[in-house]
Formats: sequence, C-alpha cells, structure tokens
Amino acid sequence: MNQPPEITFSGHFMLEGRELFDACFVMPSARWTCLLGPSGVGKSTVLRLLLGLETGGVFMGNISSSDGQPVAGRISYMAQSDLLLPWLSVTDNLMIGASLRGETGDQKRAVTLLERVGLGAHGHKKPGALSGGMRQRAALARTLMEDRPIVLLDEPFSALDAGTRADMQELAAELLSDKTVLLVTHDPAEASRLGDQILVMGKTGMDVWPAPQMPAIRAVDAPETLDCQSKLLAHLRALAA
Ligand SMILES: Nc1ncnc2c1ncn2[C@@H]1O[C@H](COP(=O)(O)OP(=O)(O)OP(=O)(O)O)[C@@H](O)[C@H]1O
Repeated sequence: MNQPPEITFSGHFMLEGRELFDACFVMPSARWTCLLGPSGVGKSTVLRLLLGLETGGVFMGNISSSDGQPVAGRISYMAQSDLLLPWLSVTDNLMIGASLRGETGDQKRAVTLLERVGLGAHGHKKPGALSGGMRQRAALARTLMEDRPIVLLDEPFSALDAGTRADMQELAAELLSDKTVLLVTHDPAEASRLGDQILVMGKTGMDVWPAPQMPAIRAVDAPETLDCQSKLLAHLRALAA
C-alpha cells in the first residue's frame, strides 16, 4: 500500500460567538496520534472538522494533506456512538460501506475481523442482541473493514472491560500500522501504550506531551509506559481542576 498522507490541522474554532479552541498540529504519516483533554474542550469537533461534517460552529483555518489530496472522503471513522444499523445483522453492518458504494463486500474479511474482535459466533445477530462492549467491538471491526489511509477513532475502547480493551488496542495497533491514525481518548494509559505522538488539548491551546521513547505499541507494564501514564494523568487532573 502507498504511504498514507501526513495531515496538518491549523486554525481556530468559534462556537456561539466565542473561541472554543485554537489548535495547530501535524498527524505524521503511518503513525498514531493520541488526543486527550477535558470534556467539552473540542476533541470530537476536531474529528468532525477533519471529516468535513457539520459542527454547529465556525472554523477558520486550514486542513491539508502532504499529498495535496482532500482529507475528507478517505477517512475511516469510528464515532463515540456505535452507529450500527439495528435492522442489519452484525456481519451486514460490517459490509455496509461496500454496500453503500455498490460494491460486493469482502464477506471473508468480515468474518475474519469478527473472529479477531471475539464476535465470531455473533455475526448473524442484530446489534440489539449485543452488550454495549460487544457493540463497540462490532463498530471497531466495521472501522477496520474500511481500507482507508486515514483513521479517526473517538474513544473506541471506552465500553470494554480491561482485558478486552488491552486485546483490542493490540489488534487495532496491528491492523492500522500502515495508516495515519488520530485516536481521541480519556485514558492516559491508552495514550501511553499507543501514541507515537501525544497531544493534550486544553482551554489555552494544544500541546505536545512527551510520548515514551520506545516504539508503540508498548507493554502495559513497561516502566516507560507507566511513567508516561502517571505524569499524563497528573497533568490532566491539573488541567481539569
Ligand atoms: N452540533 C453541535 N452544535 C452546537 N454545539 C456543539 C455541537 N457539537 C458539540 N457542541 C459543543 O461543542 C463543544 C465541544 O464538544 P466536543 O464534543 O467537541 O468536546 P469533546 O472534547 O470531544 O468532549 P468529550 O470529551 O466530553 O467527548 C461542547 O461545548 C459541545 O456542547
């Protein structure tokens, strides 16, 4: 596959007549950027701006890619809500992208992905028959189905138990290693494991937080992971105070 683009985001966002954020950052090609910050600071809005979706506010700035091609339109996106279609089976939900494009979906890949997220026995069920964590894994599998160069993930592991969360982080790291990824998370442990770059968004702007020196994905109990996690947590608590 071709090298995915580097994305540059720069500008400020106005909501109801006041500035919500002023942010400038680069998402390096084929790397994971993790974005953290207090609730309501505008993290999901950044994703919606990258996607070219309605935000309810006004953005003044520029979003560009290193290959000069438009950013919106070549993104695979996992929203906070799972957005599974309740009338389709889980397998058909994974195939929805291909179906909407009028393509024959890759059923074999859908089955493999469902197995990888631990839902191999549940593909025939409707989303309503799944638990919250199972639905989130189905949504993750649907996101992984789309072979797009840019991937935006909005708290994709938030509903998972601790063990499954670690498993899914490892699966996503493996399957998205050749994509330009932006992950929004509230979990400093997750950012410390997965982030090649860690960004912290606060009321005064966006800062780069030092990620552990060792390459991602990092062991949960590596001293570098734990050190980054504890310092990042302290920083986030101070920001929210
Ligand atoms: N469609 C919309 N119309 C108007 N205001 C909106 C809209 N979507 C979000 N907002 C507001 O924009 C602000 C930023 O919301 P956003 O969801 O980007 O924050 P966030 O940092 O992702 O929060 P959280 O961590 O709680 O998910 C909030 O004040 C929110 O109420």
